[in-house]
Amino acid sequence: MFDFTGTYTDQYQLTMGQVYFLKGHTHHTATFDYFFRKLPFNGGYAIFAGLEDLLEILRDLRFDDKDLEFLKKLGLDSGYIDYLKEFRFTGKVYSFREGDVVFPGEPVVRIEANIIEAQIIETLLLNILNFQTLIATKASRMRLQAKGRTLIDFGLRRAQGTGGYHASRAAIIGGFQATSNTRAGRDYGITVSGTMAHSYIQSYDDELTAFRDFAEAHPKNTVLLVDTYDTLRSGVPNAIKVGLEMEKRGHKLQGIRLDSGDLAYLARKSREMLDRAGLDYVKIAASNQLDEHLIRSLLDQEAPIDIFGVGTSLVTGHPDAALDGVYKLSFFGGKPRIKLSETISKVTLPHKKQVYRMLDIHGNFIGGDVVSLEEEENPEMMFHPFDPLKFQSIAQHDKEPLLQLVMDKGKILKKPYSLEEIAAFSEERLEKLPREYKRFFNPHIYKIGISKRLKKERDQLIEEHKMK
Ligand SMILES: Nc1ncnc2c1ncn2[C@@H]1O[C@H](COP(=O)(O)OP(=O)(O)OP(=O)(O)O)[C@@H](O)[C@H]1O
Ligand SMILES: O=P(O)(O)OC[C@H]1O[C@H](OP(=O)(O)OP(=O)(O)O)[C@H](O)[C@@H]1O
Ligand SMILES: O=C(O)c1cccnc1
Repeated sequence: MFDFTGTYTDQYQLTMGQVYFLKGHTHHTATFDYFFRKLPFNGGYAIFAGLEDLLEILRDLRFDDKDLEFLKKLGLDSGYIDYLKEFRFTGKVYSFREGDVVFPGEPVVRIEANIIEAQIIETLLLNILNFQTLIATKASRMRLQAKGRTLIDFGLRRAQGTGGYHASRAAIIGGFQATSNTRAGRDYGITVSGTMAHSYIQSYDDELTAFRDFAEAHPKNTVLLVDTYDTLRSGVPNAIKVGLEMEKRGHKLQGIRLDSGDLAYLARKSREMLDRAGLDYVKIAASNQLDEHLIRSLLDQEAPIDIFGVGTSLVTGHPDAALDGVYKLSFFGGKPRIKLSETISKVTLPHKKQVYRMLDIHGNFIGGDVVSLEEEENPEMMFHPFDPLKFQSIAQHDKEPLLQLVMDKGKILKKPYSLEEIAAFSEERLEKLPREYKRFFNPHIYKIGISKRLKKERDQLIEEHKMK
């Protein structure tokens, strides 16, 4: 994995940290909330991803010699640098489970740590969680449109630099089955898969020999790229020849890949040709600038495509450049803290908080989460966060607490979930989300409300600040 050390942060975290150090605040605990404000892709939900990576990074975070040398050059205080030499993240992390469906305005992660630690980790926490949540959400959108078809991540080459590494992980959480990214396969145990490039076929004088050599070298894993010269006149007929030859040797051609032209038309024609030759088991893969809209359109056209390979739009989160997740102080020095704003929706929620998801009698989601004070066990009323006229009783609903302690004193509290387990959990949670929130166009808005006590505390703090 990328070498995450103490300098993987913004300079202002370190300069603020120096003030806290010099003023003797090294043992003062701060509480910060991670939440985002806007759902990406005009969707109705997001998939929370990146937590297990984050916890491992926090557990191992140190300032190494290169970091300390550089901090000296930046002119930071030598006593503070000595303090950073011994830096460990020793705080608590409360979090939603990775893979859960999450919504704007609810604290998905809560950090409680000494203020210097909590501040230094802000940047990397946002960097990891914002990106993986964005990509897992994008992947999940494709998953819903692809229905049961296989989705493979082809994005590393198109990613924003090394971001492709974490994107491959997030794609699995969102519902992809495999990746071409071999490093992600090595590190995360993701199934690695792939076909062949045009260059391979171009390097031969004829397509058929290129296909034959590949099939000979990889008899259990051959997917032939059929569009280099002429898909229906050359690529598919040559693939059929090789498929039949493989059968004679006791093997099976796995698939063909279409990478240009009208994918629906070519898939239909290729399917007919393969079936006619008795190769009805050969799968059809398609790629070429795909996204959830195109996958949906291709399936609307009843294109017989079994596998979609997706690059750019997946790993870049196109067309949304980033998830707008933020990290805000909510409790410090024994007091709740608030950030005011002219824009009412940007006023933060003070205090240590819990989030409850409301469930129906079958355990499915009703369509609302309520943010409460940590100590509230069964909030009975839910208020709209900004509109005092909108509130409802929630006393009758079963509620599931979503923020759980996952790290204490810098130690991860449980065995990490495998990526497969996280993906399965995500699928299960999405299943419990009513379909209106998963609708492709104009999804229903999931309600994030606040409890009566939290509202009272917040309104009181707003008033106190206004009176100053
Ligand atoms: N039947 C279809 N319905 C909707 N979109 C399609 C269909 N077939 C292909 N597409 C998409 O349309 C776009 C066409 O891409 P483009 O204009 O680059 O042509 P191309 O076939 O890739 O040509 P080439 O790669 O040879 O330059 C791709 O994003 C592709 O996935
Ligand atoms: O979703 P996308 O961003 O389109 O990513 C997938 C594309 O990447 C590859 O093309 P490339 O031209 O890089 O290599 P190739 O020669 O193997 O086709 C592949 O053939 C797909 O067309
Ligand atoms: O294996 C493939 O077919 C592949 C891998 C990366 C990018 N495009 C295609």
